[in-house]
Amino acid sequence: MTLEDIGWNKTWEELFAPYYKQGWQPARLTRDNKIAYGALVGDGEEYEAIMSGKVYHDAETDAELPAVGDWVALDVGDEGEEHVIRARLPRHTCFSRKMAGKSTEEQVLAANVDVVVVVTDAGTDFSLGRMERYFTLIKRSGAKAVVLVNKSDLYEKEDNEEAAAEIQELNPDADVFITCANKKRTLSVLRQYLKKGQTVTLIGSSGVGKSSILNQLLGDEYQWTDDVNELTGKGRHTTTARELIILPKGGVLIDNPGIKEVQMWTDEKTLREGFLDIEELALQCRFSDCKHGKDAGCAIRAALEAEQLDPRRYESYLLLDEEIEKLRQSRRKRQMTVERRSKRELKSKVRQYEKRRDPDHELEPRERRQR
Ligand SMILES: Nc1nc2c(ncn2[C@@H]2O[C@H](COP(=O)(O)OP(=O)(O)OP(=O)(O)O)[C@@H](O)[C@H]2O)c(=O)[nH]1
Ligand SMILES: [Zn+2]
Repeated sequence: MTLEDIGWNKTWEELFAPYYKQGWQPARLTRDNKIAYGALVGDGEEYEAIMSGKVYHDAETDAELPAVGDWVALDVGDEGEEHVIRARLPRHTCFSRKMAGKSTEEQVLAANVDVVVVVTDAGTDFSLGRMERYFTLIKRSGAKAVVLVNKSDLYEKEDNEEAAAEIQELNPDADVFITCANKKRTLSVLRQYLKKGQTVTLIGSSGVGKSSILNQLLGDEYQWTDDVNELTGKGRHTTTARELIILPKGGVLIDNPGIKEVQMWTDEKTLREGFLDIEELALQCRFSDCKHGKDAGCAIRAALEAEQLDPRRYESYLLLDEEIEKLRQSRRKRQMTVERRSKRELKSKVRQYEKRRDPDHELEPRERRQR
């Protein structure tokens, strides 16, 4: 592995000049465990690194702290010493979300991502509203937007094409493709983005086929599930799990829990924005902590009394937080189903593997003797 394989180029090289003089090395961050980071250097070595006090104090917001995908200046310590991140290079792109409620708080999901691939389908998952949100996030990040209308085998050709056309109309800058994760050749369109040094991330609803697509890209050998790998005992969410992965045929892929939640978060926002008028009304209440009950000067009560606000809509608004919690729970439930399924699949793989090693494995003792 070289630095170029993971995205290093002339621009970074020039930016790094002052740090070379200090004897520091360029490194790309592969994971962020808040206290420690994984830092990958040119010879393929991955160090456990900590932030210097300066980097920490110079960051005015959390978003300025080092994040997965960032290029940093790494001060590699001698044996028994800490490895320290001395500086973070400016970001080429920044895929982030603004925290719900606190609109000023930004959470960086991945830095220096070149391409964000959104996976959807022409059926149950199709939503231009959600797609628009994704496009907003991607545009703000500075990355290229690519959309896969997946599961093409499940829908009529015309439906897939219509879905793709509508998405294309929403964003003429995006590249839109129709794919089927089970037909590997339909995924070859992704090759143009998965070039040496290019960094890609995949987003989209649960169940839309992201893992299936990844598995195709990674080849059969790679274990890509949330499960604990029964062969190595290592899960993706253990502290050692890497969030930045070098693909076997070139390209870098970033995936982490934050990126996985982008879909849930955009759905929550969509739900909330359906009630913007009521939130605006609430801002006009006399007291900022108005409970909209008997409080004096309540704008919502006034609107209800003046029949300017439909009481049923107001009721749904009151249930919004509950709705959102339901959304979260159903996602968690789905996640568990998915995990159980992949665990089953993994178990059967392990069984097949054992059978191959020991063909008599599942035969009855009597049959074994006869062989
Ligand atoms: N028919 C069909 N099924 C697909 C296709 N892509 C994925 N699937 C199936 O859809 C189900 C969900 O796919 P996943 O790859 O686990 O979906 P995901 O987006 O990774 O879901 P999460 O891990 O929950 O985020 C699996 O049973 C896949 O086999 C496709 O193109 N066609
Ligand atoms: Zn009120």
